[in-house]
Order: sequence, then structure tokens, then C-alpha cells
Amino acid sequence: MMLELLSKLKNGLIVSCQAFEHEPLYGADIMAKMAICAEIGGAVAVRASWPENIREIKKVTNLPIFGINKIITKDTNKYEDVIITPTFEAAKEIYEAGADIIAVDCTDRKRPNGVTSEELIKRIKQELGVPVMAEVSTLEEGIKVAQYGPDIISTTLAGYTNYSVKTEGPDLELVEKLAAAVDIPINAEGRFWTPEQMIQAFEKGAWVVTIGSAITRPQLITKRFTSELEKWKKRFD
Ligand SMILES: CC(=O)N[C@H](C=O)[C@@H](O)[C@H](O)[C@H](O)COP(=O)(O)O
Repeated sequence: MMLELLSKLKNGLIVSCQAFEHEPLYGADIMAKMAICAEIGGAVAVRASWPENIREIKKVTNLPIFGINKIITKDTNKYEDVIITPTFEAAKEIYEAGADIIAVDCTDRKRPNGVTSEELIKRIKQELGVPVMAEVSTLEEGIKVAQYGPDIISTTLAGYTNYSVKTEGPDLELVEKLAAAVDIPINAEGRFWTPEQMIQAFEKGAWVVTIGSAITRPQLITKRFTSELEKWKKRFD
């Protein structure tokens, strides 16, 4: 089952359909429509956060869902805290909502209840029987977590921990180094904005590429154009 799923993902695009409460497209109905768009456009899977969104997406597409459960409080610090599926309970909620693969933060940062990446990966696989994607921010974290049996390793958190470098575009160097260092499929994710960057990631050894904002956050897509316009106008000042 796992091998079949992995082979379906190979050299494919995953579309991340996510919006926080403060964003205009927040809402399960809208995320479900985003997932339909991704399917029509030829994506091999979608990524989604929270049980309510996963449940709605499940109703409208046949694509596999990479589920995450972002647990955010008013005190959460973006660079210091583990928010992507930090506990077994968070994983179980999205499993019950229909996630086909569960993605978890596997950086070296401490989790709220002290559970380790190793314990979390093993417990999800044993008790829920679904594949796990381990999300890391550095090469060292990827090499370390590879020993704990994840089915996919992802570069999602590169540039989002206070000890990793935030490259301007996707961290293709990390993709290349990770793909060479571990014998586990790599998902390249984070700051992809062009089809060319996506192809480069595959050429550097990615198994699959996940793109979010450049496809599903229209306010950021608009901004990308208006920023260029601002720069262009400055030339005449
Ligand atoms: C760091 C973090 O929490 N990233 C999140 C993970 O789910 C999302 O906010 C990103 O949109 C997603 O990873 C896709 O990346 P991009 O939107 O850059 O294509």
C-alpha cells in the first residue's frame, strides 16, 4: 500500500491548500474548492491542515491528503515552537478526519509534552497504520530522523527555525544534500514560486514537490506582481 502510494507521488506536484483565520480564503468550503482546482490541474496529492478542512477535502477529491494539524496558541512563537502536528493526539485527529499521510515537525526543537520525533513517528505508524512524513529544517535533522522510519522526509521547515538559513527561493541545496544522504523519498517544500524551481528540485533528487502560496494564496500572488510594479515605477522617480 505504502509502495503503491509512493510510486504514484513520484515526480508529481502536491498542492498545499491552507489559509489561517486571518486570511481571506479561510474556511473548509474554500479549501475544498482549492483541492478540486489542484486535482483538475494535475496535482498528485494535496496538503491540508486541521480536521475540518481535511474532512471537506475528502468529500470532493480522490487525491491522497497529506494532513497536518497546526496547533497555535496566542503565545506561539513562529520560530521557536513546534506547531505542525506536535503530538500523537493532534495526529489522531487528522487521521480520523481522513488524512492519508501524516506530516509531523521533526526538527530538534522541544515539543509541548516532551515527546520525541522518534516516539511520535513510531507511535503514529504502529497505532494508526498510516505513512508519516518527517518535516525538518536542516540536513543534520534529516539524517537523524531517517533512522526513525519515516516514509518521506520534507524540507518544509528550512528557514523557519531560528538556526536554519532562510534562502530567498526554495532551499535546493538542502534538497540535493538530503536526497544524496538518505535512502528515503524527499518532498521539497517551501518558497517555490516558479515551475523552473520545481524542475530543479526534481533534478536535484526530490521525489515530490509541494507548493502552497504560489498557487493558493492569491493575496501573495497579487503582491508579487504589485511589488515588481513598485520597483518599476521607482525607476522614473
Ligand atoms: C513553515 C510553515 O509552517 N509552512 C507551512 C506548512 O504547512 C505553510 O505555511 C506553507 O505554506 C507550506 O509549507 C508550503 O510552502 P509555500 O507556501 O512556501 O509554498
